[in-house]
Amino acid sequence: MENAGPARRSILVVAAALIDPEGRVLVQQRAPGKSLAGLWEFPGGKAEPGESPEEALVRELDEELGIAIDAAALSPVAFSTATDDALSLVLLLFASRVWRGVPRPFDAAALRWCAIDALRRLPMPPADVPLIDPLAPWLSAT
Ligand SMILES: Nc1nc2c([nH]c(=O)n2[C@@H]2O[C@H](COP(=O)(O)OP(=O)(O)OP(=O)(O)O)[C@@H](O)[C@H]2O)c(=O)[nH]1
Repeated sequence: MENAGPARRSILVVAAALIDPEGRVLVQQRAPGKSLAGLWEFPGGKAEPGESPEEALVRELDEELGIAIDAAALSPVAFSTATDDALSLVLLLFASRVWRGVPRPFDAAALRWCAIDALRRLPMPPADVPLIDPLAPWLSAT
């Protein structure tokens, strides 16, 4: 059947809100030379064909931060979308308070733990902005 839709690429992106006992969330700064360089984002990346969203996020967190996390520890928080002429992006945000290892910036320019007020002031990619309000109730100390 003919594809009558626009000539866009569709990507599924999965990202993690890792939350520490003080109710802060980990964000990473996109490295120079990348698209959206300098903006702060949640660790994660594109799901590969055939991967479940949770499998993709477990892989990305290992690659980007060197931490181990169980797929079962990932709770859905919210999704967002961003569309332009070239790309239709769907971003799924999961939260977790449990992982093994200490996050290190293997892929990012910097890592930062942020309380909700600091998170709201950070420059983030457009797709991340609608995720902040749904994430806010998760960011209270336990
Ligand atoms: N990991 C992550 N990616 C995000 C977020 N928000 C957002 O728009 N994205 C976009 O989702 C895509 C994730 O791709 P990726 O992590 O596998 O690849 P990448 O950084 O090398 O991106 P690039 O291919 O645009 O250079 C990027 O286009 C990135 O800009 C976010 O909070 N976390």
